[in-house]
Amino acid sequence: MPSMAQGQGGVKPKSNVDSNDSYARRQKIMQQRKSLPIASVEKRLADEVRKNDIMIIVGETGSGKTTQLPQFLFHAGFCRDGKLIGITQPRRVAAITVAKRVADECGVQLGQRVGYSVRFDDRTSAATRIKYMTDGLLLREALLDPYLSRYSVIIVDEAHERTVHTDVLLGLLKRVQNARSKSGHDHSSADNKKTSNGLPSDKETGARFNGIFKQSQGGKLPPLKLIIMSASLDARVFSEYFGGARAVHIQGRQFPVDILYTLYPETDYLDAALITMFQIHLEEGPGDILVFLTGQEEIESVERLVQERLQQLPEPSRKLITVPIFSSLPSEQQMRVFAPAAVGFRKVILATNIAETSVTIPGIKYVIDPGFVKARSYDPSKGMESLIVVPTSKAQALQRSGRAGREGPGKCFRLYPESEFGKLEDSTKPEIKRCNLSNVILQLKALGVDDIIGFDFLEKPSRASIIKSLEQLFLLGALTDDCKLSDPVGHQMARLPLDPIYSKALIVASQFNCLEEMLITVAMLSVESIFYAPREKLEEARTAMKCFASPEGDHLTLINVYRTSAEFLEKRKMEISTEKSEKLLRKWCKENFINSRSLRQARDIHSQIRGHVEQMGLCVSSCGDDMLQFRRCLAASFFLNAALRQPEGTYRALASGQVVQIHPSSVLFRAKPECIIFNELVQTNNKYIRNITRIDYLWLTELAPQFYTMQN
Ligand SMILES: Nc1ncnc2c1ncn2[C@@H]1O[C@H](COP(=O)(O)OP(=O)(O)OP(=O)(O)O)[C@@H](O)[C@H]1O
Repeated sequence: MPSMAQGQGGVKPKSNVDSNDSYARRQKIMQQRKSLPIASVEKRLADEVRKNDIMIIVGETGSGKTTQLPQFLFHAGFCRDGKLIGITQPRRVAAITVAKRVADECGVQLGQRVGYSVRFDDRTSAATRIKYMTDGLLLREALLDPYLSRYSVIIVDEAHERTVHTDVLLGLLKRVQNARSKSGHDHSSADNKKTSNGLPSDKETGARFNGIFKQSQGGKLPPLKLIIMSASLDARVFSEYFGGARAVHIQGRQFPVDILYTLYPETDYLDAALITMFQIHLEEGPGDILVFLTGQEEIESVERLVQERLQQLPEPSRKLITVPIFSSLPSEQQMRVFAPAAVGFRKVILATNIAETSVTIPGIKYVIDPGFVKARSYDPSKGMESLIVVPTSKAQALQRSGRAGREGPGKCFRLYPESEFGKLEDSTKPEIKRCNLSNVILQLKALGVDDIIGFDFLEKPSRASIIKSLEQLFLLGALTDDCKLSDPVGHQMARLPLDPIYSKALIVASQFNCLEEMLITVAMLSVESIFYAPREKLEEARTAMKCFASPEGDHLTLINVYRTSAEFLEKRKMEISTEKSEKLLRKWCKENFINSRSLRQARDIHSQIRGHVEQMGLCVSSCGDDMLQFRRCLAASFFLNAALRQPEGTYRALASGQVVQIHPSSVLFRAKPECIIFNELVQTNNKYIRNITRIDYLWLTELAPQFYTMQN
């Protein structure tokens, strides 16, 4: 009711308008909920969950699984005695937006009965009963509460995605469920022995978990109900894995989606996507468009092309706006896709597969699917991960088309012939078969799972990649000679919510007296694009960056940005309110071509990891201006990512032997020092390395003899 909300003619007091507005909204939501296919089977589903400890639920996209099932189970009494229903999602954006929607549907504030928890962002409270989270986060929780004793039900949503965390979680949940049903005893987290900071001690974590599956101690715990859910999974595979678990199919979809194919294969799918986008814009009825692209670069180039083509259209046809979404975009910017476009405008969302599952983006009526995705790939012989563009699977194509037809009938334009669809793989190759497993192995070891090769995976990763990851963990000092978690380093590393290499860097830094600097570095490396350089102001941006640039490299440059901004804030805080000083900081960021959201995110992450390392008792001290000490520490931490300059100016990565190049965004792009360490390998047409610091070659044999004497 916009006319009323504008308050024209003083028709009604503001509060009445608001309450009318929210009443109408709630009525609309109630109607929507009632019309979902899942609504008619509420009672049956609750009964099935009561009868079966494990269930597989398959239902069309948009049928209401993710938003409704947890509410049904809440009302059916599954949260009695303060227990929680946990729902895992492969992606943060899905966990956050679905939790917001469900809180809205329940008429409660987010973080009360309904909340979410993702890495570095927790919106739950003691009152939370329905908790959306990423699959990785639940794995971490299992470290502290190995019985997952706070949960009565766990729903693993979008299981077809087969992320590495989903796969490991399934194996783990199987064990937890067995242990809980066999023991019938209480292992509530409150009863677990804890250190003064509330965490189990390093030694306890593994030991307790080993014990759990062999014997029981304490009082009663209800069985854990486990539900595996998706619109596009092969129920048989999951059912067999869980010993013949019951599979339930929810019939019906909310709105039809017309699928259209091209007559012939497209040679240039970006161009085909642009043509289709403009055809929809000029010829089809109202409704927003969602286009699936493979990555940030592609998205940004399509954004530019759209702008150029719009200029060639007559003025009235130019009412089209593009909104990007990809995983490295700061959360707040990602959320922009959910905001409606201005009246009269059509919105085009340019997305990676981040928007492929679970999310409902209001207004989307058309989906354009070129049929490609950027996927992780791992070469165990080199120990190197990279991203490559591959065709989607049928399951992914189905999920993509499912993003239309959620609020009304929709259309999906697949930019390949129908005959090609038949040739696609049914489902996506599990990530566990194409990624570095160090992180997963570290977590499994911390959970007391010592025999990684013998672990009951839904699908086993290759022996070669398990061995390579074990070798890396060994070189980082996380494992002992007999492949157990080392004490204290391995246990400490497992407790930090970071990549093993970063966790190790923090531990090493505490010995080099530069943990303060390493905390900043790890926080800044955990966010994307601290600097931004708009095309039209490229030179200005470069000049601004020079004020922070360190001749030693990108890590020190990032520290300079962080420190300068912290000093800026500190000075203002004495004189003005925090809110005002934050506003001034945003202005400062803009003037210096720094992404203020990324910087704020880095500050948040910094304070959270600082909390972790302090709890662990590491000594947080600073090396002050002794940056030589800090660079030595970088060499000792990232020795697995060292590279030597070659005569023609490229570099040879010492661990893998790969030829790589310094990315143009690095402050060392022109200097090209002889020996460097780097943090990231990006594979486009070339193999680029990013986040680089100059080191002395001799430091490697001195500081990482376990690797470099072995090599020579
Ligand atoms: N944020 C939202 N705004 C508006 N409507 C929404 C929102 N989230 C969900 N809905 C409505 O609820 C319906 C059910 O969504 P839900 O995510 O529960 O379906 P689902 O079966 O889990 O789908 P998928 O398999 O695609 O994840 C959507 O089709 C849409 O109509």
